[in-house]
Amino acid sequence: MKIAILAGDGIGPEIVAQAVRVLEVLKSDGLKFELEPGLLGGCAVDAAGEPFPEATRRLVTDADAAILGAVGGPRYDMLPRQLRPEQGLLGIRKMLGLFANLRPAVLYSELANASTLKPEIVAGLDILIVRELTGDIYFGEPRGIEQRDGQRVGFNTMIYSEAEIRRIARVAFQAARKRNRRLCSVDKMNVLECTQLWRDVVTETNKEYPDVELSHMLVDNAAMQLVRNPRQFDVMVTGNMFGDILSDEASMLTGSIGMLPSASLDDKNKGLYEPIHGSAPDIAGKDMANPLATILSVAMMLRYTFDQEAVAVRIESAVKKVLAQGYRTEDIYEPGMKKVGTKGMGDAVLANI
Ligand SMILES: NC(=O)c1ccc[n+]([C@@H]2O[C@H](COP(=O)([O-])OP(=O)(O)OC[C@H]3O[C@@H](n4cnc5c(N)ncnc54)[C@H](O)[C@@H]3O)[C@@H](O)[C@H]2O)c1
Ligand SMILES: CC(C)[C@H](C(=O)O)[C@@H](O)C(=O)O
Ligand SMILES: [Mg+2]
Repeated sequence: MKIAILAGDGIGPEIVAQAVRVLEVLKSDGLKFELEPGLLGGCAVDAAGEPFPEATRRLVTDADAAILGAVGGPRYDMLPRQLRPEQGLLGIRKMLGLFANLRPAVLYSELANASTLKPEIVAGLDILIVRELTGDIYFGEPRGIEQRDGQRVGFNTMIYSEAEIRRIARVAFQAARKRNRRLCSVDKMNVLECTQLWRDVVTETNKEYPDVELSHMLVDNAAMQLVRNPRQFDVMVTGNMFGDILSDEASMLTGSIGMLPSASLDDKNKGLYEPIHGSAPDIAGKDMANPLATILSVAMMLRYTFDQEAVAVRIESAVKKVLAQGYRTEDIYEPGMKKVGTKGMGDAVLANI
């Protein structure tokens, strides 16, 4: 087993360091894998002049899985678009065909008071957001900014083929089958043809999974329902852009965006595993970032790519124990708890694993 370690930018190296410590403990306990570091994002631009250099392309192609911290930062926002760190992340997703992005929003009961919502609204929360990751307006052509009639216009193309919709719908129906058998598909079919097709194809795919109860919701309503009554959802499936937005929103139900891991999978469960948050330039280098989303992403990697459910549960149990013991990074801190930094949280997880 080879795992590529892509620390990235901002808080990326700090949080990935804690995930690597967890992996090293598992290795000393007999799990067999090799870790190989690589450059992706702004650090790759600095070192190699491009966000997804050839050496990283080779590394992730050879590896069975990759762990990513985050990419990006204000320093790179003025670069030509193709040289920006985010293009590295989009490039790796596209090149490896990682079309299925699983983003579980689970509230650890110890954090019920850390959420900005009332504890009784979020208690018991366990939602899986299935986000399509290699299509939609993110990749659609034509796109650009150009002169028309004496002024600049900007344009992008929202596009999905039925094959793309069907394969992500199948992933979502299969996930729902392993949970509470309820799937809510989120679209904007009242305005956008692309998402009318989305709704039609998801409805057709339901025939293959008649045991799963399918509902549909418009994205604006879904954003509202997520904060009104989030526990109505079991699995949600949606396109690339809506999924990006709704998953950041859902993360706050769990206490912090620093709690949400993710798996980006191809059709053979090869995967890229990363927290859903970004490089958090405002707290980078301050030993303040919450590393739990990254550590929980390691658990997802063991579950989905390496089929090591017991080890995944071991990591998740360690996180639960650490929270029960009162350890909190700044983002989930409440008075009376033990405030720790990024490394201190890593220490606490290692002590409980
Ligand atoms: N997957 C990725 O690599 C990824 C994802 C999102 C954004 N980005 C990039 O990150 C940069 C910053 O974007 P942004 O500020 O919009 O979003 P962000 O997720 O980086 O940060 C948003 C807010 O959440 C906080 N936060 C994020 N992760 C945290 C953690 N682990 N612990 C504690 N607090 C945390 C930040 O401090 C900030 O206040 C941009 O360049 C963006 O393109 C990358
Ligand atoms: C950095 C950006 C390209 C990325 C996305 O929009 O997919 C991020 O926000 C995410 O959620 O992984
Ligand atoms: Mg995002």
